[in-house]
Amino acid sequence: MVTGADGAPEWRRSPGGLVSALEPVLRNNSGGWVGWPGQADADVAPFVEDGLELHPVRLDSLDYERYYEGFSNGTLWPLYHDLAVKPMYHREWWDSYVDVNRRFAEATAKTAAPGATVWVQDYQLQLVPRMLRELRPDLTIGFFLHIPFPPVELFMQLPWRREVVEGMLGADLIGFQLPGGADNFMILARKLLGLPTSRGYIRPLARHGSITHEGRTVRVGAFPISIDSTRIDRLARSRTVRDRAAEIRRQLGNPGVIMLGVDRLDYTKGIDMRLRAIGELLQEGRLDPSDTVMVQLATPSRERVEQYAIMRRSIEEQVGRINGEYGEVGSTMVHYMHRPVGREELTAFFVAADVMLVTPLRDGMNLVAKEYVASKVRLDGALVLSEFAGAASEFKQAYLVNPHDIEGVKNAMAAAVSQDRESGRRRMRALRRQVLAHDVDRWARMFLEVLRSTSTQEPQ
Ligand SMILES: O=P(O)(O)OC[C@H]1O[C@H](O[C@H]2O[C@H](CO)[C@@H](O)[C@H](O)[C@H]2O)[C@H](O)[C@@H](O)[C@@H]1O
Ligand SMILES: Nc1ccn([C@@H]2O[C@H](COP(=O)(O)OP(=O)(O)O)[C@@H](O)[C@H]2O)c(=O)n1
Repeated sequence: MVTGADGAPEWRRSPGGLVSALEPVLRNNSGGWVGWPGQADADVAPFVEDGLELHPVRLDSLDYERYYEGFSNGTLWPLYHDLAVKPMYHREWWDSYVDVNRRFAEATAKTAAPGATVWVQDYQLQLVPRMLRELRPDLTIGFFLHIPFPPVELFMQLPWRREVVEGMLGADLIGFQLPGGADNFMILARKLLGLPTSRGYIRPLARHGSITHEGRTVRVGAFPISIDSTRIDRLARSRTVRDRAAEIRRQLGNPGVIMLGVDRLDYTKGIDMRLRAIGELLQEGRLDPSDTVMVQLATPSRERVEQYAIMRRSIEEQVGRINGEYGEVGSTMVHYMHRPVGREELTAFFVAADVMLVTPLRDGMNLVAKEYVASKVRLDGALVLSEFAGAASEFKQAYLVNPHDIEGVKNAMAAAVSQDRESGRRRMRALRRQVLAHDVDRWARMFLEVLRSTSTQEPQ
C-alpha cells in the first residue's frame, strides 16, 4: 500500500520475484493471500483487490525495523546468501521474528477453511508451519523457500537454528528451489535434531526425501520456480512493446550493442562487479564506447538496511566514474535508473537488449533471467548468467560465469557481444524451449500435487 498524490491509500504490486511468481497461481486457484500491507502502522481490513482476496497482517514501525529489516534482511538474508555480508545476530530482532510469525499463524488459522491447503512462503515465515499446525491440525501445510538454503556449516551460526528447523518441520512438504538446498536441509535435520531421514540425493521435481518428525512424515523436495512464460512471450510480441523497444533503441542513439541489467538493488546481485567488468573492458579497448550502451534498472529495495545504502553509494560512484571517463555530450555510457519500472516497459527493455547481464553472487532462482529469455521471441540476444543463480541449473546454453572470477566474466561478456548470429539463435532457442515448457503454473501444480498426496504416502 502506498499513499497516492491526493493522500489516499493506493495498492501497488510489490517488486521482486515472489509476487511475480505467486500472483498467477493464487488467481488460478481462487486462493486468499495473508500478507502485510507493505506500509507500517496501517490498519487495513480484509478486502478484495482486482479479484484477489487479501488478508492484511499489521506490522508496526518497530516490527518493520526488527522483524523485516532486522532479522529477515539483516540476519537471514546474508546468512542464506553465503555470507555476502556479515549477518547480525540480535536477540530483540529474533523476538520480533517469533512475534510476527505468530501473528501470521493466527491470522491464517482464523482465515483458512476447514481442511484447507495453506502454502507458506519464504524465509520471513519459517516458524509459521509449526505454529499453524498447533493451532489448526486439520490443515495441509506446505512451505517454500525462495532463497538458497545454506550448507550446514553456515546455518549452524544461527543462535536460533533449532527453532527455525523445527518451525519448518511443521509443514507436510518443504520445497526448495534446487536439490542442493533440499539436501542441505536433510543433512541438518539428521545432524542437528538427530531425525531419521530417507537416503540418497534429491532430484528436481521428481525424487523427494522424507524426514520423520514427531510421528509425522515431512516430505522435502526441489521445485525450481518459474514465470508466466506464455504471458511474457505474448507481451513481447505485442505491437506496443515492439514499438517501445524500437523507441528505446533510438533514444539510446542506435548503438551496436545494448547491455542490460535488471535487479532489485541488492548486494547479492553482483551489480558492482558487472560494472567493474564493463569498466575494464572499456579500458582495455575490448568494448567500443561509441557503439555500446549499458542500461541498469535498479529497483529500490530495503533502503534503510545499512548494507543496502553502502551498496547503492558504491554503484552510483562506479556509474559516475565510467560515464566520466567514456561518456560524451549526448551519449552516456551507463544509463542507470533507480526506480520501479512497469511490466510493459520492462519487457520492452528485454526485447531491446542484445546482452543481458545476470551476475549474482548467490540467488535462489532469478526470474529476470527467465523473463529475458521468454521475451526473446526473435531468438536474438545473449544471456550472461552467474553459475550461482538457481536459473543456471536449467540454462546450460547461457554464457555461464563465476562472478568471483572477473576475467572469466569479462571474457563471457566479450563473447556474448560478438557471438555469431546462428550460434546465438541456437542457444536462445534451447533456452526458450526450457522456459516455455517449465512455467510457473507447472511449478505450482507440481508442488501442490505432492503436497496434497502427502497424507496418503509412507516414508521412503
Ligand atoms: O520483499 P522484498 O524485501 O522487497 O524483496 C523482494 C523478494 O525478494 C526475494 O526473491 C526471491 O524469490 C524469487 C522467486 O522465487 C527468486 O527468483 C529470487 O532468487 C529470490 O531472491 C525474496 O525471497 C522474497 O521474499 C522477496 O519478496
Ligand atoms: N524494475 C524492476 C525490476 C525487477 N522487477 C521484477 O522483479 C522480479 C525480480 O525477481 P528475481 O527472481 O529476479 O529476484 P528477486 O528480486 O526476487 O530477488 C522479476 O519478476 C522482475 O521482472 C520489476 O518488476 N521491476
